[in-house]
Amino acid sequence: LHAPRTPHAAMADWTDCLDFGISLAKQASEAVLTAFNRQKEVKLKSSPADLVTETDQRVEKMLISAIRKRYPQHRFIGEESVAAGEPLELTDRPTWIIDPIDGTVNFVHRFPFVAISIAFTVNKQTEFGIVYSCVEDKLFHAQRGRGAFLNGEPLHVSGQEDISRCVVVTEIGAERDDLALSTLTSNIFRLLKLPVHGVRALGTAAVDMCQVATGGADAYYHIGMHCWDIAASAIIVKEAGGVVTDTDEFDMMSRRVIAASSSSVANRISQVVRAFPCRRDCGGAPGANGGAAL
Ligand SMILES: O=P(O)(O)O[C@H]1[C@H](O)[C@@H](O)[C@H](O)[C@H](O)[C@@H]1O
Ligand SMILES: [Mg+2]
Ligand SMILES: [Mg+2]
Repeated sequence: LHAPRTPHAAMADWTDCLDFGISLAKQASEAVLTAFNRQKEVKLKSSPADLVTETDQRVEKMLISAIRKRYPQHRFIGEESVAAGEPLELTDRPTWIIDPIDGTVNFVHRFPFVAISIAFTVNKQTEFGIVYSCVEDKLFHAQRGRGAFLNGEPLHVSGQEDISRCVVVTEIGAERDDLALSTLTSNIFRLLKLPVHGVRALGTAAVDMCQVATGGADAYYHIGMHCWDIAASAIIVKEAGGVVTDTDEFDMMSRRVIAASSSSVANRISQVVRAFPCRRDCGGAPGANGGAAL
């Protein structure tokens, strides 16, 4: 059952790819910070709140061309490549899942939480994740089975098991239709009424979720994000001892996620939070879950 399904899985250690990914994330961060305080040309994607800039596109092209030069057989899922029409398909091949700027609205407004998110999968299993919060100069990373780190220091979740003692992080996202907004705001209302200690949103899913890995938050949930927003931070939370789930198994293509300090907190959130219909990123049956609990 555990035999590698494809020859490249036999190469159990992907540390060289991880080290290269970290060096690229640092390079990309320099490009993002150079542009951070400059005038930006902003384009809209799926909604008036779903923005993209020339820097998003240039950084993603830089990352992909550098990786392709070193690993020509590898595959890519990049947010802005998909937006430009590239197919979104996760195969068993070594695949880099890239969000060149997570928090583009923040980037446009100079709100100081923007991140580069890079995940790497083989046989559809995440081998490592890198989230670089550029303005904070915080590099989060994790490699499967080897722990999670922030600027080289080990990370561990809070272990909080009591939902009423939790800080919960989420995002409202770019959806502006009534069903999505009423679902998302009522989720926050129900959580606050539990009560929880607080609800937070930084404007970048990747950095939001990394707060669970640091123990600074106790849970994160999101409906409507994409695989590139959370693929890297999911392994960072898991390697920090956290739980990453959905209704049952975590499925990075489902556009729903719950990350928590413990399974009891994850279960409570799945009871309280409702989803709205989202088309899957790829694979499986079309997104169901019209308003049902997660
Ligand atoms: O588009 P980018 O890469 O900035 O990703 C953000 C999404 O756009 C938001 O909808 C979503 O709410 C999160 O903020 C996510 O980080
Ligand atoms: Mg993103
Ligand atoms: Mg992005």
